[in-house]
Amino acid sequence: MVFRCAIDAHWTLHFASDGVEALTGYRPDELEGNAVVSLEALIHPDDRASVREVIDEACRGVGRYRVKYRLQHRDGTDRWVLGRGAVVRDEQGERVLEGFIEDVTEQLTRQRLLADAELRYRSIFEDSVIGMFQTSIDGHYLAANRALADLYGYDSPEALIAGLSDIATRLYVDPTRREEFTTLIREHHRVADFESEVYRRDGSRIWIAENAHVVFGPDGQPLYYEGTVEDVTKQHGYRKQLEYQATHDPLTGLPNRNLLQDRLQQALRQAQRRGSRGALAFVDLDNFKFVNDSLGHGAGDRLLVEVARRLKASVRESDTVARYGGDEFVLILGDYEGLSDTLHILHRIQDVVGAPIALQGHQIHVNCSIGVSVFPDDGGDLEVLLRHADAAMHHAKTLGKGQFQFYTESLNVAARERLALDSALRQAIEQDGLHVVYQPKVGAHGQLYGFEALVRWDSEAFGSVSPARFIPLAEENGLIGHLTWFVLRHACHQAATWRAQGHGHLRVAVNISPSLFREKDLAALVQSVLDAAGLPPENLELEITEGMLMGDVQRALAVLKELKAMGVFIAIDDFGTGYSSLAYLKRFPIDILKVDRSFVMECDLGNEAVAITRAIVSLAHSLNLRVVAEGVETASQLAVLNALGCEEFQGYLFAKPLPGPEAAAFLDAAPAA
Ligand SMILES: Nc1nc2c(ncn2[C@@H]2O[C@@H]3COP(=O)(O)O[C@H]4[C@@H](O)[C@H](n5cnc6c(=O)[nH]c(N)nc65)O[C@@H]4COP(=O)(O)O[C@H]3[C@H]2O)c(=O)[nH]1
Repeated sequence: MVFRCAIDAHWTLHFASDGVEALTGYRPDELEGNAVVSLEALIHPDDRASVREVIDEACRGVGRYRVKYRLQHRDGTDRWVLGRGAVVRDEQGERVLEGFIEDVTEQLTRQRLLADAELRYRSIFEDSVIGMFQTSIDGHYLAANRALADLYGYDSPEALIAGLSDIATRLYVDPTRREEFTTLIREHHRVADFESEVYRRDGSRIWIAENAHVVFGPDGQPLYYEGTVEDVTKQHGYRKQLEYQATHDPLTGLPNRNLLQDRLQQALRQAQRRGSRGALAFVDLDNFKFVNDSLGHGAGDRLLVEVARRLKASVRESDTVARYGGDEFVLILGDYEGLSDTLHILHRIQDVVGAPIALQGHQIHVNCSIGVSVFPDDGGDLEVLLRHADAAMHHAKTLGKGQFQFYTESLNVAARERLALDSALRQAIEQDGLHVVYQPKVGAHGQLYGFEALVRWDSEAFGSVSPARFIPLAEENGLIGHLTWFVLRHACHQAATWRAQGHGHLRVAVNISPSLFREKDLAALVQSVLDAAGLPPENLELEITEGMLMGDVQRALAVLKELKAMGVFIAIDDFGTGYSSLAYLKRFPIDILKVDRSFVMECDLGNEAVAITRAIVSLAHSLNLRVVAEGVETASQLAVLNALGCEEFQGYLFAKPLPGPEAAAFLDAAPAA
């Protein structure tokens, strides 16, 4: 709006351009000469005094003014305007005001919004609990907030900006970190979760994660970096811990298989680079199982820890000692300097491992068998080298305890066969390729008391495989559970059939491996098989070996009592070959003792076997146990055993283990018990 007005009491308008209507709602002709709706009357009452002051001042002095104020519209609303004017003389020579009035409402609103926003963002920056910063491209702080000052241990953001003059050298523990930061930001214009270890003001260290980006100027040049910083010391600690757990054996603290893989790759690369050789040694403790079984898992664990310590102490710092499995360790001996060097280390390992270890007041001796593969000659990766070292170790075991053996091609063939046997057994168990035979247990006059169920495997590839060969394999590869439940199901079913045919007194005996015996719910599992077959528990006998009673004694006792309470009979198999003591026999709820075949075989030869057998029988009788002699092959053995007081006999003299139908025929022909 362009205007001219008198310099009178109310600034009466002489002229107003059309623009006045948009500003005030009045047409020019309504205002011109109007002493009531004057320019002053149009000004917001609150602004009138200040406007007058400015204009009066101009009239008295320089003659020009510039002032912001509100105009009141006819409709009651306000407009912010910028008034600019000058004192001029009109045609009559009178002093008048002439000028422009411009609507600046929008402009002012925008400015106010901007100021509000600035205020709000400033408080987000200042009050945030996350550390925030702006730094120059060359590594100096431009701004930092309170949280960042706290994080780095400074009293205030100003103290931080002054104190941390050079980020690269004063902040990061690893001085190359700043360079990595700037490289990343140069390439991607931002960094995300950039983790570094930094010094706090007092010299302590924390881990931080930075998220930052470049701020560019209008000309596209980078102005500064800005971003956030979080303290991730705790998370970093957890992650380190998890990494450690994923790569180390919790019991011994040795590297586990995962880390072994890494270390071997390093050793292989090094050997390649230097054109040198290294050795991978697979170490297996020979009598660990015995310690575990006889002294319990706690003692077994302590033994492993001690062996781990000794192994580590007998190799160089640069070599790796890893725990591979239960009682198996793998050593990587880098920088192999010829055969004699390695032999020297292997002898040393056997000496230190074989030295007595004090456990629960006993001096325990453990031997180890070692298999060695040499890299890169015997293989280029962990799997092959381990397989070869494992094959060599198995061969060492067959040579007797405490031996070591280097891998040769012929061992590989044997190992492959073992693997093939393993997978064939797996298949046989899955596809019902096993069957059960029954060997009668009779009295001195041929009366039948029951049968022992024995598993048989006729393999397409391997022919008829002896249980003495595949049972230990099943124990090793974890198939023993499936195998036992298979035999137990068949045996119970068979016994239930015989029972239904009027032979309610027969007992069927099933072998239970020591490892299974440690299952928590063994008794419940047996009960469920009995229920499924509809067989009363008194028709079932479980044969366990003495070793089983020597492990975790409390657990063994608890499980046995549970089985006994169910009404199942318990027999100790192969008695006399293990480590049983009278004390154990007295504590356990056992019904039957089976004299091992090795004594039976010689009991009629007049040597010490008969004395031992006599002692076993009288011991058993003093504990009210029934005695079964197994492996009776001749009439003279039978005569001696009968005279000694054995109640039951089992062996080829009476019958070999028989398939179901033949066992039924035997049953029909036997005299009544
Ligand atoms: N020389 C000779 N041998 C006789 C005579 N009478 C019986 N035998 C054999 O002696 C073994 C007796 O079984 P064991 O001591 O429990 O010894 C068993 C047992 O420890 C294990 N085994 C067999 N079947 C099973 C099973 O189903 N489960 C488990 N866990 N182990 C089983 O395998 C071992 C060997 O079993 P088998 O080869 O069936 O061998 C059987 C049987 O065939 C005899 O007069 N002379």
